[in-house]
Amino acid sequence: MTAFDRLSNISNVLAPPASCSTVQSEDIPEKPYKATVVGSGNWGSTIAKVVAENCIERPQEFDQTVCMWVFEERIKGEKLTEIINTRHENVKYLPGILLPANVVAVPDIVEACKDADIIIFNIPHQFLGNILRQLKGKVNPNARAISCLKGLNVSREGCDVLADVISRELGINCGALSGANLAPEVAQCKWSETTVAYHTPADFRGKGKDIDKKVLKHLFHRPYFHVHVIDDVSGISLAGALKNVVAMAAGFVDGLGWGNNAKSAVMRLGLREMIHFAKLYFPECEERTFTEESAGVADLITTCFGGRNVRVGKYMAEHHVPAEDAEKVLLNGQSCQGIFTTKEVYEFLSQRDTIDEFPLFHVTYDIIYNGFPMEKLPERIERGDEKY
Ligand SMILES: NC(=O)c1ccc[n+]([C@@H]2O[C@H](COP(=O)([O-])OP(=O)(O)OC[C@H]3O[C@@H](n4cnc5c(N)ncnc54)[C@H](O)[C@@H]3O)[C@@H](O)[C@H]2O)c1
Ligand SMILES: O=P(O)(O)OC[C@H](O)CO
Repeated sequence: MTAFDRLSNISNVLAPPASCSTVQSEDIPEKPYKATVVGSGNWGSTIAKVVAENCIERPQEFDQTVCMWVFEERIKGEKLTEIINTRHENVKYLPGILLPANVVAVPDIVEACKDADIIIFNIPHQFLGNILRQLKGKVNPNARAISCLKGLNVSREGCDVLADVISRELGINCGALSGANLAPEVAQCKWSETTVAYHTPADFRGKGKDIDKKVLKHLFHRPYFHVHVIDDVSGISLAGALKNVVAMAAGFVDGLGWGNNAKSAVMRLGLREMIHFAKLYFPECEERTFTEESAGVADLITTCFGGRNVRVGKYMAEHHVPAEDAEKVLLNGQSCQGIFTTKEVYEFLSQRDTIDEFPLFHVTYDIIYNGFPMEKLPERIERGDEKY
């Protein structure tokens, strides 16, 4: 039995009671929008849960089945897709959390996306290029996308936010979702906020026919997951990527036992460099995205206190091991994006000859990749901080 054979059974089981629906007539589209999630990691599975809960509650607005593309692997001999579709738990990447039965794990990326009106991307960003190559020319040309990825695309040509890479490669408009959202907390329905950013495209087909900001709010907002929708796609994307570099440095401070004041100093300078980077290279960004949105300062705080990047940085400091080793020991296959982003940011700023304007990003790179002693971090950031 394929994943799709199961869909009709699942929709029957999940028909919601009439009282669940809070949809107003103006929100009912010509045909319910179909959402697909690409990725099934810690956050991928969590956002699939969030979206699936909303699809159940809004049957006139959203298709009842949420396909989740799963990078197939075997867990004790069983396929992960089979485990998710029968036990409704992602035992590897989100253990202990019951996924709604309308989340259907699909191992074939093209099949998962083929009928989707909205594709929600959720994979560690080092895998994005390969995913987009497989999807190119195969998605509904009227589909829209949201990137939940926290990373950047750096090449010889420059630096892109990932929503723009998705738009360019697939030819579909792509916004972003980013916020102070540690997946295990959101998965347990602990209250938090997030930011969704979306530009209504020039080829918008009209209300009821196309995804707009209100549809996105309905798709992602939950009583425990408060969504604020704005326009600044580049701003929330950059904030989500660059905070991972700062979190690595905050982890070094934790591991060295330097205390809260030192960590706050690193976070302060980190926020300053994040904004400086955005102003220099993405002038369309708004500074207030960094200082007022969940995707800005709040994500920086939560990441530096409870995220995977800070834990990897701390482990490196405590055990004197390389970042990749710490990632393997701590994360059981999950990804520490800060390791890649630190390198990508360094390479981009070096190409542009502006690395000296970013002393925290620079020293974090030197610690991870060049064996620079982390105890000397203050010397580097004190000196650099006076330059601008
Ligand atoms: N975890 C969080 O708390 C959180 C919160 C917000 C945003 N994010 C962002 O969401 C994105 C996805 O993170 P995540 O936590 O869902 O993933 P994760 O770190 O749990 O990564 C594991 C995922 O990578 C997949 N994978 C492994 N090898 C692969 C391959 N060769 N090709 C494709 N996929 C492969 C695995 O199947 C699994 O789904 C990242 O950019 C992350 O920064 C994460
Ligand atoms: O666990 P991290 O460090 O990847 O951070 C996860 C999220 O980005 C926090 O919002």
